[in-house]
Amino acid sequence: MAMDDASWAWGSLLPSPVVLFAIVCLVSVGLLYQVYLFALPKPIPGIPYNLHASKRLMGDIPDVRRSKHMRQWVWSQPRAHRAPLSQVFVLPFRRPTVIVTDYDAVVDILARRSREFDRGQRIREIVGLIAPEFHFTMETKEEGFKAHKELVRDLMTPKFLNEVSSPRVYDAFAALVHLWHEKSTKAMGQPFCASHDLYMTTLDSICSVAFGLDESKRSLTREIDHIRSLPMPPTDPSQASPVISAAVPMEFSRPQPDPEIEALLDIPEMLSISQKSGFPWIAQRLALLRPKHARAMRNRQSLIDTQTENSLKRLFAGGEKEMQCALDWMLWREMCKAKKEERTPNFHSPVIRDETFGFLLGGHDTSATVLSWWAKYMAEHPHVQARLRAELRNGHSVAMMEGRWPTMGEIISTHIPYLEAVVQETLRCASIVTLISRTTTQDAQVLGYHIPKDTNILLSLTGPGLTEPSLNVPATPDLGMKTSQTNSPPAWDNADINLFRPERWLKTDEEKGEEVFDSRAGPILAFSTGPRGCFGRRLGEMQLKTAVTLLIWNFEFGSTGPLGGMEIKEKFVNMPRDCYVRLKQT
Ligand code: HEM
Repeated sequence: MAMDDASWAWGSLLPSPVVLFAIVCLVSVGLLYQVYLFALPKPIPGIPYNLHASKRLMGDIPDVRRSKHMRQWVWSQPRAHRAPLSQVFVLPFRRPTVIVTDYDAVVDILARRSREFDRGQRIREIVGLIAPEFHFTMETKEEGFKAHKELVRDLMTPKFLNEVSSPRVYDAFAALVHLWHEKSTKAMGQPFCASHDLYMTTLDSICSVAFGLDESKRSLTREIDHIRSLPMPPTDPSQASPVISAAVPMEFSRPQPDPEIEALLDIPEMLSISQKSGFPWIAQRLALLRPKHARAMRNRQSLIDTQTENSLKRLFAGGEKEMQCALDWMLWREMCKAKKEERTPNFHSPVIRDETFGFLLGGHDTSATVLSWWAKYMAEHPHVQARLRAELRNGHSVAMMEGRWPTMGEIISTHIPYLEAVVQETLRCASIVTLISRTTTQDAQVLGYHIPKDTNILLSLTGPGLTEPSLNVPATPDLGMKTSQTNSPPAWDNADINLFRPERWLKTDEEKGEEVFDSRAGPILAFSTGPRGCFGRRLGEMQLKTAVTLLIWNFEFGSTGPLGGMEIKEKFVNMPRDCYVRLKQT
């Protein structure tokens, strides 16, 4: 009986199944709510943010997606917050990212505060599987960074640029002139798509500098042969006239590309995939499940293996005297280092492989995109084009008299201020890189705002003050800058800041009484700045100067009418949505 009483007592304490279920549900909901609260953005105190975004898991992402272009949304933030610095929430569980749009603060961070603001995790995640050992992904203070830089240190020296890069760059763009001669003859006044040609030319140029590829491997050689093999369109005016119009592009078929060279075009595509994803590593892994990307990865490996063997043959045959390209120079550096350290050289190391891919990536997509914008600006601004052609003919008067193109030596040694102004203005207006990232290595003060250690920072290289009217944001009492702003170039005039106007880069040298190029006429950050600014700037500028000279020397760029819009496509860099040219041979 006593037992029965006890079990009754216990039984009466146990909840019924319904109550039990309710308790489990309540606890689960409580736990989920805690996870939800944990996942919600945690604003950094004192830094402006969008209140509504702080109350949802995806933070600011829905607003960014709704805006036509990410960069427009970024540029709208300082105006929305009336502050040059704000924070955005990009993913659940992640710490906020701080965006800095003030030109002086950006320069201060990049040029003078690189210890407090280093490369950070985001770039490593984006470049991820493509070239994990490329120094672009590394922090400056990281062990090994110096060794990577040592490996590539010859590649931007005047000797390498003049002896190795310049003839190869010239050959590539000379081939483009030949291709466009063929195409413009066959297009008979109709526009045709230029972006693919520009991408293949810069790829040829950078591959040639990287590997010393011979003509047979060049994409443009195939393209020229292919276009030559196409029949001429009908010459009977009655048949041709209906289709000759600036609004109707001439479609040219393309030859089959070399699979190894095509594999290099996949690098920026993979980067764009990971850049757009909140989880870049997973996005790249998934992309590699697609045969196209997997094949490209395999072909890239086979390209680097073959080229390494070719380079080693040259090095073993003739040593330093036989060196012809960037890979030769890197292998030579490795050979010298191994000798010094009394070890066997590792010619097939991932470091050499990834520095080579990095060199190709840095020197391809960027220059091709800038040139695509330039071709559009030329068509839109015939007076700029006419003056540029006149200045080039005047500057290269011997070439003009002899009825030939300027040589590479002449292009390098002749100083033509208007050419420099056009290239600089193209870089400013094209603004192909909107934001670059850094991470705080310690607590930091920016424009009087406190940013905790390990915060991702996005620095604006374009937008207000650079390519858009500057903002009238209230001054902050303690700017927290390392130096005063007296070094800054004068601000652009808001009235014409968004116009393509190369003249803004010219001034009169009172002493000489002539017009000179003024690189400090106003703010520009196309190559970024500071110790981690663009490594390939000199090569990039050489590519642009050479291309612009040869193309303007040989062609007039006509208006492409409705095909000439300035719409952008945000990929790894900001490209024009399309790029057509309508050429008349000069
Ligand atoms: C018009 C052409 C080019 C433009 C507009 C451009 C722009 C840039 C920008 C904005 C950065 C980011 C810098 C930073 O994070 O502060 C960068 C980095 C870099 N660029 Fe360029 N670039 C161009 C051409 C080239 C060329 C031709 C090469 C090499 C062949 C190159 C190699 C690199 C490398 C290696 C970095 C990483 C530097 C580092 O992390 O220390 N770039 N470039």
